[in-house]
Amino acid sequence: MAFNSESYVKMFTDMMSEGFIVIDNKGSIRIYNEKAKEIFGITQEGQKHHEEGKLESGDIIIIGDNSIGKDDGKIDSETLKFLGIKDNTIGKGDSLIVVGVFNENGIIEPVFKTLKSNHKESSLVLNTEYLEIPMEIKIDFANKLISIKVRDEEFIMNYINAIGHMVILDGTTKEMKFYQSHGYTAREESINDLLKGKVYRPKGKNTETLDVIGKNIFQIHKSDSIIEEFFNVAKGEDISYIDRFEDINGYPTMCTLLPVEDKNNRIGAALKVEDISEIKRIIKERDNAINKLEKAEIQLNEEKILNIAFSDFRGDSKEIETVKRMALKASKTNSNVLLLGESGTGKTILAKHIHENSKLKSKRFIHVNCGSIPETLLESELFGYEKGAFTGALSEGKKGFFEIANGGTIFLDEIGDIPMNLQVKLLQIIQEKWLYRVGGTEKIEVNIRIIAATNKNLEEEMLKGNFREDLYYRINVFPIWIPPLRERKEDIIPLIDTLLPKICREIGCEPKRISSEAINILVKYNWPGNIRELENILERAVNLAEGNNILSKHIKLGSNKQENKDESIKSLKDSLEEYEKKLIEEILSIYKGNKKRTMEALKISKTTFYEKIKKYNIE
Ligand SMILES: Nc1ncnc2c1ncn2[C@@H]1O[C@H](COP(=O)(O)OP(=O)(O)OP(=O)(O)O)[C@@H](O)[C@H]1O
Repeated sequence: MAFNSESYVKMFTDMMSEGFIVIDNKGSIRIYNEKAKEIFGITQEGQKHHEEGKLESGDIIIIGDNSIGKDDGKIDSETLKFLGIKDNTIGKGDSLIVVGVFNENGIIEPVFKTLKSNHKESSLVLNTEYLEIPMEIKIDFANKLISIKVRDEEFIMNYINAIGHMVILDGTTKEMKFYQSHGYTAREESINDLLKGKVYRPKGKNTETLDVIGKNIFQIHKSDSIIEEFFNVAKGEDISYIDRFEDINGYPTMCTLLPVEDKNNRIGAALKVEDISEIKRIIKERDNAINKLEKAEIQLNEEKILNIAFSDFRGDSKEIETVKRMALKASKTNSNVLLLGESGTGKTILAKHIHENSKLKSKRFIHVNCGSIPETLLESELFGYEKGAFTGALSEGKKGFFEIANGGTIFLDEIGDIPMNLQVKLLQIIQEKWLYRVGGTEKIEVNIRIIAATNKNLEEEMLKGNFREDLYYRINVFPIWIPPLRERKEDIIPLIDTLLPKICREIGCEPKRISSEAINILVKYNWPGNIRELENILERAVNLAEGNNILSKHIKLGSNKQENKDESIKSLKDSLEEYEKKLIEEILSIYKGNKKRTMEALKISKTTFYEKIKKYNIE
């Protein structure tokens, strides 16, 4: 075998893993290796034989198409009428399996199955005995193949993106008269063309299409842009490219086109085609893996950030994770935040965390419990007052909480308890960003972030006329709902883990352990007072337990509601007393210790005055 002999060239080019075609300047094929035949779909080996022919009325047509209109010569509902399908809802991209008789005008009804383009099925199968011929047609979306089985003979086509596969049985003999094989025939003899009368070529081992050497390239290929360009280069045009992406016959490929020259004369062109579907698949898999990894990393980082940012806001439940995510988002904006949830669910601690994670963290965080300040004092406490604004007012006036918190965050706890007249003033501050002190005429600018909280249903309060609608919408920009503890019982154990050592530290006792029976009791309880109640019950248990172990007998449930009530009454009383003491001290200092003038200003009797001086230990 001489080195330049045709068989030698064929042997070596067939060993190449890329498709390789060389044509001369007349377009005559000089080299066409096996891989090129595979990519361009003209491999004929092992094929069943059929003669040249065309569709005749009465022929039985079997079609499997995974994406109507895409790679079947653009069939549509009009062409499907040749088979008696009158269903106009079958659209582009849908999958279809049909068995019907050609041009029978619906005398013999077709059988068919369809799936919409956005389906999620892994296969579509039609099993039928059509005109007494057993057949099974299957579109296997998962493995990307379409098989048409007629009696015991199976015709399989693989696809990459889409393909229409067709088998035709002779109407008289009921034997196969045409089938499509890989890409090439499917494209050159598309379903649409054949339904419209195009003649198909013979197929099988001994047919001419296998032997392509010496044939004109346009005899073998339809004239598309790649082949035309290929021929133009062979003729002398100055084009060449390396590794250009082309979709050939459904294969993603990288093509290289080079001129072939002999002593500066163009004698032909060479086209190298590399099938990169495997590479693409690997790249896709790699990208997917990287994507998943990145997502996992982002999630991990987010979790880390959340756990650091809200380290003492405990809870492992999905609900608490959502609360933390929302709170982190809220801390990165300037919007007003509304914390919703039953008493003791952690609104105050969450408000602090939002402030501490915001850019205002170095500024003030002022917590105002609107429900515990007497209504008569609330206005001056919130907005401050000017000198002489009312009897007993400080001579130099006083800043309110809004002014004190200016530049930082004000946390308006129990906002549902603010009386209507103050709601107007609050609304005005939110909208205009300035306020008048009580008795003042000077506009004081306030730039403040408002976090509000309530355990009331503000919408209900709005309907009852207790809460202004405009204010509601202003503060409800970023609502965060903290679910009650009974709805997230998986948080009980992590909360115990955090609260128990904290309580022991605060009380100043040795760290205590808690028995599993005691934990069981706590987990079963339904926590009307939420985490505050859990804290109270644990504190009581720590006090009751003499040793280092908290046992079930130390857990006293249920009495908490009353306790909470007592506590809140006490705290209201406490705060009133605290305020009374502060007021007497302030007025005394205004009148430079003059008791008589202080009594007059406060409109209290001498006896009451001295009682209070004694009670509050005022110097
Ligand atoms: N997720 C949590 N992790 C740790 N401690 C919590 C958590 N939630 C609440 N607590 C603790 O429970 C107690 C009650 O919480 P907090 O005062 O924030 O509740 P609240 O919703 O503001 O109650 P209220 O509506 O009665 O003012 C506090 O001591 C708080 O530290």
